[in-house]
Amino acid sequence: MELNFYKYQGTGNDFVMVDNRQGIFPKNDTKLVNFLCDRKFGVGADGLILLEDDDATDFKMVYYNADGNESSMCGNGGRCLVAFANFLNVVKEVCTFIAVDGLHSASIKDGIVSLAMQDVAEIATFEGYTFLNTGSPHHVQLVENLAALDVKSNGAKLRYGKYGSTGSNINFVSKEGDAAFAVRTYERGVEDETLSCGTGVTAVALAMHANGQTKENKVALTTPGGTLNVSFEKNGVGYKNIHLVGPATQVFSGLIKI
Ligand SMILES: N[C@@H](CCC[C@H](N)C(=O)O)C(=O)O
Repeated sequence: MELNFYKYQGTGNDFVMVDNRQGIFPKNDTKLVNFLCDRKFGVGADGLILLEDDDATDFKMVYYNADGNESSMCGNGGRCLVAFANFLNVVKEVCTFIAVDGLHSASIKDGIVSLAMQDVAEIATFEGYTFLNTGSPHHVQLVENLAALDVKSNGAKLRYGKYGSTGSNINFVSKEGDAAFAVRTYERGVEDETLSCGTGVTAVALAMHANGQTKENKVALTTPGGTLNVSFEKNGVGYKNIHLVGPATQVFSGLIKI
């Protein structure tokens, strides 16, 4: 059998996209998702996303990490899926969709996608790091020499050591200006550094604001794959009206034997 796929990237976080409105994709086939995301044997990606019909919104997002397992929210994946839905003529410039963490609204113009994220009610600050959930769990830690850091081994140590079997994504951060931070992320489910993580940079922006590292409500986050912007409003001890903004691009499409 051959599967029709599309490949997208959002600041270098890349995804295999499948239009599953006909329900053709075997959703419990972990090995198949892992194969499609494999960079040597398959298409190659950090994750795979299904676009499905939904009764109450424009479409449904089903997200899998490269390891083949369905996981929590993917911010860059959500942005790329909006671009894919726009390409398929499922939506025009403004849309809503349902994902594993709830309802999202989004807009797309000139290849830039603005995605509304869930409100964040709780931010836990510890000695040397912050932990919060922006749709996916994130450890946020300021470091001295971000460029030289071995993100894979340091991230893996924290991901498995500190957070047990559920794990967490791990973000290493350096302050670059009043409202600018550089971020490198170790992603759970990819088990490596990715070029960018949308829920990760969202977590960094909120953590840096909560910890007094920035007073601004719009923050630029530079990842190895490009720059994203996150805007937000304080809401008691948490945050609301959180938007993740950046480019989302179709790279290629094709047919793969499965
Ligand atoms: N790349 C994503 C995060 C995807 C989910 C993550 N790997 C997890 O399992 O928690 C993003 O852009 O947010």
